[in-house]
Amino acid sequence: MTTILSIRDLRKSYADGFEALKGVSLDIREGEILALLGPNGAGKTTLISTVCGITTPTSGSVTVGGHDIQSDYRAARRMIGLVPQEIALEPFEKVMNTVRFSRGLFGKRANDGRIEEVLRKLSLWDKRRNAIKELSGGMKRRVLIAKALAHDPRVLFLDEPTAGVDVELRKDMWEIVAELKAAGVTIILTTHYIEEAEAIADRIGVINKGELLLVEDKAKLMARMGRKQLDVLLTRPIAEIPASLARHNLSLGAAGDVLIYSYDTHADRTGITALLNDVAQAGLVLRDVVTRQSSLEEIFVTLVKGETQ
Ligand SMILES: Nc1ncnc2c1ncn2[C@@H]1O[C@H](COP(=O)(O)OP(=O)(O)OP(=O)(O)O)[C@@H](O)[C@H]1O
Repeated sequence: MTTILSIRDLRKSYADGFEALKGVSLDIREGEILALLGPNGAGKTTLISTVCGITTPTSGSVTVGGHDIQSDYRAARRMIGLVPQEIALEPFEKVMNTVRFSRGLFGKRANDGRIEEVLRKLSLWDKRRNAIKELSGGMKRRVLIAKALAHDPRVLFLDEPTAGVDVELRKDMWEIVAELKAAGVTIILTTHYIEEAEAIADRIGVINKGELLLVEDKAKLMARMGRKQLDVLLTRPIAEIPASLARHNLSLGAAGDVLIYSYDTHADRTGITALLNDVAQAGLVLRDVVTRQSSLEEIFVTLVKGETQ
C-alpha cells in the first residue's frame, strides 16, 4: 500500500519551552482512515497543525505525496484539507462565497459545478445564499467541511469533527467520511469519542504527552477489546483450582474465593455454560457471578496511565 503521508521524528517546542511533540514518526497509507486518540493536551492539534503548515516544527520532517511541507509547502498544502476544531467563519459571508473562496486560496481555478457537488453532499445547497450567522452550529460545522473539501484534497484532517454535535449529525459526518474514503481520500481524525474511532477508523493511534504510544489496526484492537472477564465468586475459598476445571484456563483470585475466566465475546461459544456446569460438578458453591468488559477505552486509559507512572 502506498504511503501518502510520512512523519519522521517530528518535534515541536513552543516559545515558552513546552515540548508538545517529542519525536513522532508515523506513516499514513493512502485511502485509510486513521483515528488519533489522546487526552486533552496530548498534542493532537499540534500534530495536525504542524502537518498542515499552521505551526512550524522544531525539528523532523513531514512529506505529503512526496512533497516536503516546508521546502515544497505549496504542493504539500494543495493536497491537504483541514477541518479545524474551532468554528472560525466570517459571519456575514454567504455560504457559497465562503466555500468558493477556500478553493481559490489553494490556487485552484473556479469551478462552481464542483462547489455545488460539495454543498449538495453536505446538505448545504439550500442554504447557499444564507449568511453564515443564519446557520445552526451543526450547519456551520458542515460549512467547515465544505471549505476543507473545496479544493479536492487527497488528505483530509478532521480535528474533533463531532465534538458537541447531535447524534444525527454525527451519523451524517460518519457517512460523509465513508463516502470520502470510497472516493480515495485519506482521512486523519482526532476524537475523544472512542465509539467514533470504533465506527469509522481503519487504524487507531494513541498519543499522550507528545508521544505516539501505539498505532494499530482497529480490528486487532477490537479483538483485544472483545475480551470479557467472568468472575465466579465462591462461598468458600479454595487452595487450588480443581483438576477437573483445568481445561477452562482459569485463574484464582488472591483470596482463593474467585475463579477468574477470560473469554472472547466475538467467539461463537463463550464456554460459560460448560464452565458453570463443571464448577457445579466439582462441588463448588457459587455466591455470585460478575462480568467485566475490557474496552478500547480501558486499553486507552491503561496505556495513558502507564505513561504517567
Ligand atoms: N501556542 C502554544 N504555546 C505554548 N503551549 C502550547 C501552545 N499550543 C499548545 N500548547 C500546549 O501544547 C500541549 C498540546 O496541545 P494540543 O492542543 O496539541 O493538544 P490536544 O491533544 O489537541 O488537546 P485537546 O484534546 O484538548 O484538543 C498542551 O499542553 C498545550 O497547552
